[in-house]
Amino acid sequence: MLELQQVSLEIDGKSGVEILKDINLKFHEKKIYVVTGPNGGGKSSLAKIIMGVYNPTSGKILLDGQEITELNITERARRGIGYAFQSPPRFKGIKVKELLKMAASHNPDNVNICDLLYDVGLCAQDYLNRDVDASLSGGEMKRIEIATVLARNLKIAVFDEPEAGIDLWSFQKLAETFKNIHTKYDTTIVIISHQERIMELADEIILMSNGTISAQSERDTILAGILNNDACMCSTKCAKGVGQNAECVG
Ligand SMILES: Nc1ncnc2c1ncn2[C@@H]1O[C@H](COP(=O)(O)OP(=O)(O)OP(=O)(O)O)[C@@H](O)[C@H]1O
Repeated sequence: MLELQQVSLEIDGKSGVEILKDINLKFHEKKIYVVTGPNGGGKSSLAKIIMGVYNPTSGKILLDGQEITELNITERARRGIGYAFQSPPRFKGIKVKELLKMAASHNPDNVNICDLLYDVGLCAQDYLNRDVDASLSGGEMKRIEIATVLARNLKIAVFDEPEAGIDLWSFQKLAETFKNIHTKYDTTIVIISHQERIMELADEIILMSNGTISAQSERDTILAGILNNDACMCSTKCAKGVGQNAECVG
């Protein structure tokens, strides 16, 4: 469905330094992918490349076989690629129901905003008329943002560290929410996360380090590698399995 072919990225101001190097990835319909790996490994940059925030320096991006490499964020959104922020934006003077109606505006007859709230674990009666402002907790805001992503009926939705800024209790609920939407919606979900609980939701886990894919496989294989102390997450193959870093050398 979405395919990255030999995608590389150099950022202005870091000219000559590739922050993504020769990435080859295929994302299939209705699957959950979790992208994980050490800080600075390139996960958010990969998300931004998929979204169209950045265009690759070289390589190709295909959606359903059509090249979208040069399309910007708005054009990709029109084709069904969407993004949820690390810290969701809050809007002054807008109610939850208005935000969801706006998100569903291209498809108003097929989206029931009460069902959407239910799907993300919020009671419509309690939340439809709440203001989208600081009165909502981090966990509530995150759920409402996920509801807006669902309302858009996307082909592929990218969530960058959805666990950021929410407490443990809300986090458990958030993981359940992803599980529920995976069974009910066809949207392919790409989640950037460091959390084992989120990785457990994945069909496939993608490990990134030093701007490359150091491993990609079905969940249990990769999780076993990550949870094994001997495994590391760097790009160069070594005797310890997944890769090699400073601690592995020697
Ligand atoms: N706009 C930019 N300008 C310069 N360097 C950048 C830019 N965006 C990312 N980088 C660099 O690219 C590398 C990868 O960053 P990225 O944010 O993709 O990593 P990450 O894996 O998401 O990290 P984290 O887990 O800390 O969020 C880092 O070294 C970062 O400093």
